[in-house]
Amino acid sequence: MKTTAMTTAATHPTAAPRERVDAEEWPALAAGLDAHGSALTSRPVLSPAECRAVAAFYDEPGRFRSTVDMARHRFGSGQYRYFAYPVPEPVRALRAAFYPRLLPIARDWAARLRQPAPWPDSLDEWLAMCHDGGQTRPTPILLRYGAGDWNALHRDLYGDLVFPLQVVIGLDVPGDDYSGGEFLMTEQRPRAQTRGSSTTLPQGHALVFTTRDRPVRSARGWSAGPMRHGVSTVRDGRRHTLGLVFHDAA
Ligand SMILES: O=C(O)CCC(=O)C(=O)O
Ligand SMILES: [Fe+2]
Repeated sequence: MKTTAMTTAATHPTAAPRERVDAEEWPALAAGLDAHGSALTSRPVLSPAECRAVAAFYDEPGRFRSTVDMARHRFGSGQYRYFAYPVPEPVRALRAAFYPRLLPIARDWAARLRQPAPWPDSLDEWLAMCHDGGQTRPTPILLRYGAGDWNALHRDLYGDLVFPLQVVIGLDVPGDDYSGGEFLMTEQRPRAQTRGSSTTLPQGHALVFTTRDRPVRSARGWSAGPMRHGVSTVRDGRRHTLGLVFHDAA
């Protein structure tokens, strides 16, 4: 194996997605999230072959509960599909592995914002709470964008039960497989104009980002900074992403 592959998931072909998520430097990632409201993993959580395999699920309609035509809903242009339960591997494992890592950050943010933190220790317990509350439908999605496609700035809220952080994983090689298609975030500032940021998703890396609000330091302590996310227009090629939201949908 070439030494240049040392930092990629390919170095550990047998490592499970959970081990890769656990190997992340979580204090550094949490610091990035605190500073910017989003942060990329330092290493891939999926190998290139796993990325291709997940992207290929798109052509197996039986794995999905519904397909959304973004133009029809005026969400942008392109398509995405909601996985049906049982969600396939490695999607299930990644969702379960990220949840306990994001939980301390979610609780910390809620404490700063003086908001309730209703999230139990495991994803299974939290999903049971969602299901009891009428949010029974799975929210992991697979997105496919072709040239000219884009995703309007939005928030993935599906009911009263909300987990405040989510994950998107890039499945293609930016620059090779597609151009354009940057992940976008905006932060609405109180009594001021909106701030924007963009991130190019390296293949297999996960971007953790704010679902609704991030804590922003204010004169009186902390206030909620409303955030939205979307994707800029893909100029050429095809872009796939895996989106992991931790609350289920009504
Ligand atoms: O395709 C992307 O990069 C973002 C998709 C999205 O809106 C999400 O994962 O919630
Ligand atoms: Fe989204």
